[in-house]
Amino acid sequence: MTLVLDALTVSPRGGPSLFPPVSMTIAGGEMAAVMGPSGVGKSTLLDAVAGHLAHGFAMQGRVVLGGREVTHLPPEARRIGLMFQDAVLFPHLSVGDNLAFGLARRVRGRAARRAAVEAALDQAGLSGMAARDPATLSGGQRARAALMRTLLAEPQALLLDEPFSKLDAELRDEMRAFTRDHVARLGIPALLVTHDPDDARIAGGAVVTLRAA
Ligand SMILES: Nc1ncnc2c1ncn2[C@@H]1O[C@H](COP(=O)(O)OP(=O)(O)OP(=O)(O)O)[C@@H](O)[C@H]1O
Repeated sequence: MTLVLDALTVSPRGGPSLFPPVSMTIAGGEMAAVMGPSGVGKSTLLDAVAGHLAHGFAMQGRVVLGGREVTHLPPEARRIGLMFQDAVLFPHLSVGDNLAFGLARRVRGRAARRAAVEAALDQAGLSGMAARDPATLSGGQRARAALMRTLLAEPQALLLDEPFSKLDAELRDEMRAFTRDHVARLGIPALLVTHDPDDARIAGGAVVTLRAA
């Protein structure tokens, strides 16, 4: 599964492009990074890839995922997972129900759904914590649970918008490795927006720096 951005740029309707067109190919299992100054349009680029572009923005270029052009498909038909800086678990749901919320519709039946959630909890080092209230988890446990919720939807690509920036240094290292390992295990392309050169370096893939057009 490869993600291709082909001459992609965004512009406020009627205005000039925010940044020069970006072209990049991200292979399955690879984690690429987008850097650039604040306000240049990094988050907006991810929105365009996911199909969530805010009203008032237009996109130029193409997005191709696994050989299929998805440029004009609605977000739900693209099967692209998103994780943000403040990805939080729903406070009124148990940890297990939070993960089940992300679960792909394909997984049918109570037993199958419960088994999928248990497997994800195991992978996140959260075995036996399904019934816990999210507020009782540590920051690292919450971050891992939030990533697993996104991955349980079986996305074909993963977009991450500064997912590590609010974590302290030790947790940040742990989440970088955790995220990179899962991207490699699933063989999906990932694109990470970050201000932190260490994130980009540790991601290990191509690094694109946006500059204002
Ligand atoms: N919903 C919106 N409506 C109008 N303008 C917006 C909207 N969202 C973002 N913008 C503007 O689009 C430009 C790009 O914003 P964006 O958030 O993509 O930048 P960024 O590079 O991710 O910034 P940062 O690093 O600070 O998060 C900015 O000038 C911003 O003010």
